[in-house]
Amino acid sequence: MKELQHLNKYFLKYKYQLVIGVIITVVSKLFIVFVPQLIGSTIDIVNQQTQNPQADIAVFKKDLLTNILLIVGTAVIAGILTFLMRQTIINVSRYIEYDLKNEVYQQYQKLSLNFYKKNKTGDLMNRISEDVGRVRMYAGPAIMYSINTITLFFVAIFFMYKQAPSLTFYTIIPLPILSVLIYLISKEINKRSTIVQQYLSKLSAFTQESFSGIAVIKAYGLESETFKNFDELSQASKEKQLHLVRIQAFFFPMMVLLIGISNLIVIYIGGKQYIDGIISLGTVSEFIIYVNMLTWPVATIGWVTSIVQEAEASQKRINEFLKIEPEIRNTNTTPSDIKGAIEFKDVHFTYDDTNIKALQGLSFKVGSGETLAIIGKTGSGKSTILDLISRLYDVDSGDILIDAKEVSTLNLNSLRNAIGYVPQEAFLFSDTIKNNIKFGKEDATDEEVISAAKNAQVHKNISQFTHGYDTVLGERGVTLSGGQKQRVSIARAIIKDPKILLFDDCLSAVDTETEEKILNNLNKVSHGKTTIIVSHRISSAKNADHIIVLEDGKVAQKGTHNELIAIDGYYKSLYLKQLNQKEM
Ligand SMILES: Nc1ncnc2c1ncn2[C@@H]1O[C@H](COP(=O)(O)OP(=O)(O)OP(=O)(O)O)[C@@H](O)[C@H]1O
Repeated sequence: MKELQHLNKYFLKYKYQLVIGVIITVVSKLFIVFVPQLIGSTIDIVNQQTQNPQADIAVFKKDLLTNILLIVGTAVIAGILTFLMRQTIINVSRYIEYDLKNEVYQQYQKLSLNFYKKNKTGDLMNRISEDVGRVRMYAGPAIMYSINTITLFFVAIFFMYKQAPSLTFYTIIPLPILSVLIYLISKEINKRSTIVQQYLSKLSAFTQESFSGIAVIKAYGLESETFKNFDELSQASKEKQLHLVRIQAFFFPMMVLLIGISNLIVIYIGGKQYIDGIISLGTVSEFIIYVNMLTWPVATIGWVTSIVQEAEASQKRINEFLKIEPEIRNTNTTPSDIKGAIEFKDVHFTYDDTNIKALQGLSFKVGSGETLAIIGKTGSGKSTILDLISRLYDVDSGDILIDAKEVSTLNLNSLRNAIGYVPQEAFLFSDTIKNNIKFGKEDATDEEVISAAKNAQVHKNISQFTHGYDTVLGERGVTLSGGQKQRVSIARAIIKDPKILLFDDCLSAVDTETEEKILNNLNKVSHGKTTIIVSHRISSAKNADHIIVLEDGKVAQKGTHNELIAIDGYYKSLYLKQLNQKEM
């Protein structure tokens, strides 16, 4: 139960609803146990009347009617209270589920990119949905059924004992056996359903990936191969399901058997005691009802125990993630005013997981409002530079200064708000084009959206769609071409109107003519903003105030376009190569 203590803060938050829920549960059980007593006394009234037919029929009818009305009234009140019990305790469990999901989600958002590299998306999803769901079973049903059982058990046993002590003793003998058996079955059910869940996860991950890569599957004619793999997985999943169903099928027969045995004991011993004149016929009937009434709550002890064990295991998995300290932390709570001058001083950076030294003593400087272009072979560390400016990672050694201040001392929100970042692979959400652009500025007007799209040279394309800016993009933005996606992504960064614009090779999928138009527009919109353009094309770099050529995480060449084409080196050779391609 150590892990589940994490939920105590939520129980405290909803203490009033919980206390009311507990009171309602107790009162509803008090009403419920009255019903068998009333039925018992009704049977006794009928029994007396049949044994003594001369008795006043009017009195008999009156007593009978009173009892019937009391039974109906008590059952109605107990029903209403049971409804309220669920409305309080189960509602609290839903509130806790909601709070816990939010807590986990917020923690996920705080965690750095490294965390996401180390953990699979499926696992992250499972902890926020499946595991939180299991914990809810503890916060709601487990607590409700426990209170239910304890109250019912004590109140019923109290009344039973008052009526017939020895019969009570014999009647409850099978109940602990029932509870232990249910516990064992529930544990096995949980074990098997976890395996079923794992197979379902595998199956959905496989299906999702197949449909995401459907173009590749079709192009390579791999449909039958893929189906074979799906079929094997599906077959295994079916077998696990059947294995689960087999044990589930034991559950109810087991209960029916034990209820039957308890009933037999009541009828046999109760019958004997009736014949001996120790108890009345009404008491025997009353006991039969009590036994049936107690069976389910007692069975739930076993069920609840396994729910609590499951919840403990799930909360442990949730706590593992909640306890992780984000690697990138905001060290400054006061907002920072960012102008945009950037300087790297002897920066070294290694990716933990691959141990690749992406930057090895990198130094460069770009003033506020200036443009820097970064050119370099693939894998030379260009994207890493942009990630470090946004503080998606922290450096191993050296300094990154923004406006002459160490980047780690700046307010993280201010820093990221001051940056408009266009990644190498444009990511668009399954939403309208308009909302995808507005992601950069939530309160942007339609005019601002259109203007950003015009500057990114994508307005014309969008206007041609039947629904224009309201076109809903599929998962991964499948309805747009690569170049269109890149341009929507550029519009998203432009609309933000940030102090720093970072473009990571984001014009690679557009033709050179469109590239030129976009660059001209960017020239206008990036006025006064520090702009860093990572590219493989000289055409994107040539107008920049500064150009650096990166090689193995270090600056190999730096200067302006004219300076760099005047000297031999990577830049000049790339320039000549691309010039030739253009002429061809
Ligand atoms: N997330 C990561 N985890 C581990 N290693 C990485 C990661 N990202 C990049 N690397 C490695 O770091 C080195 C620099 O990568 P980076 O993406 O900065 O290069 P790049 O110059 O932007 O390349 P490209 O032009 O292909 O985009 C590469 O060797 C790459 O394999």
